Amino acid sequence: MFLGLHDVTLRYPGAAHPALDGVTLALGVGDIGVLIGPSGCGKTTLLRAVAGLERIDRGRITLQGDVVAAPDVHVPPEVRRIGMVFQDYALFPHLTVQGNVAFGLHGLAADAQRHRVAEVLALVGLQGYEARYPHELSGGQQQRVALARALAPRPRLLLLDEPFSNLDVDLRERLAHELRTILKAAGTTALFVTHDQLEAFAVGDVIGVMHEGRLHQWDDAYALYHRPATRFVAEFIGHGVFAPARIVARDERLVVQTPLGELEDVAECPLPSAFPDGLGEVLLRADDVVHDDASPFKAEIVRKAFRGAEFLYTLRLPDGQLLQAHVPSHHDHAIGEWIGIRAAVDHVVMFERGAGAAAPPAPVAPQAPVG
Ligand SMILES: Nc1ncnc2c1ncn2[C@@H]1O[C@H](COP(=O)(O)OP(=O)(O)OP(=O)(O)O)[C@@H](O)[C@H]1O
Repeated sequence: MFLGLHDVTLRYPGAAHPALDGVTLALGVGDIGVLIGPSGCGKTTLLRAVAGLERIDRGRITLQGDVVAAPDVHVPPEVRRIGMVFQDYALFPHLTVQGNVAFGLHGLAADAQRHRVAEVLALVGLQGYEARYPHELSGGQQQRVALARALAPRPRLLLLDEPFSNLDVDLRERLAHELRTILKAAGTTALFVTHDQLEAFAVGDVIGVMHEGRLHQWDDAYALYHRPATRFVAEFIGHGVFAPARIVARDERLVVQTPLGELEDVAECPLPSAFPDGLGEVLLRADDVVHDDASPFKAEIVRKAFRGAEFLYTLRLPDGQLLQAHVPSHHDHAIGEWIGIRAAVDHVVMFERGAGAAAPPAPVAPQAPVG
């Protein structure tokens, strides 16, 4: 483990709730961790605590096995050797790219500085830009200079706080992929904060979902999507809704009864005993609901959003239950129209009925008997 947080808790003076509440995570060497969550959930505070810009009230933070933060330990930021990139590029406007990138290389001789600057500029795809000033660069180029500047002194760990949020969507997505390539080429261990799921999936080896100061899950993208640990994670990652459901055992098989009929042969289905009377709420994601004219289940289109290759339809069943469905965009139906739909669920994700965002993790699956 390269970076470790154990039970890290931090409360700003006078605040009613802690900004970080018992956060535990581990990041391996060379890995990229991403923190996502709604505004105010504590992502920036977590980065600031790791950087040494905030003191923690409980728990500990370790870097390469050394405790750098605990209630009675506070290693100053400059000693931690951590690089940071923020959303405002914070380049020095009166310095050239060379001057900006060399800023943290004071200890090196002039020749060595020039060599290292050229090396990191090549890494971020800006070789030959040494003599330019920040105002002569695009936003994306400025942010790559900021990244080069942070990488130049070979930090032990790089922290990035929404570095692309001032850029337009297309550029953001491209830079997210580039960033991953650059960090992997440099072998840099990094912790990246974003509120954009696609960016998180594009950049991260491991992704943490935060809510109200708590880390709900620290896992890879596949697990977050298919095995969300809490209801909050299930709702936050991807589009979907919860619908009432009941798990029953029939002929030694597990069947999940839902408003879209019975789900059979589903992977990782909890046992009926996991819920009172087997009753719970099943997650039906937009990808799990398929448009099928032959299906006996009909739903009314109440909203639609064009997403290029597909529409995200919001649908209402006759009993009022709302669902969402991704439908290929050549199926252009009107609002108010009724269309046939069926469920195509691979993994059953179920929580207790009426459980709120703070609900505990779902029962551990799978226990389904082999049919
Ligand atoms: N210096 C501060 N003093 C007091 N409270 C603060 C301070 N900084 C942040 N907070 C509070 O701590 C909580 C976490 O804030 P933080 O900035 O870490 O959230 P965030 O997830 O990074 O949000 P965003 O995505 O909007 O940047 C919020 O309730 C915020 O209002």
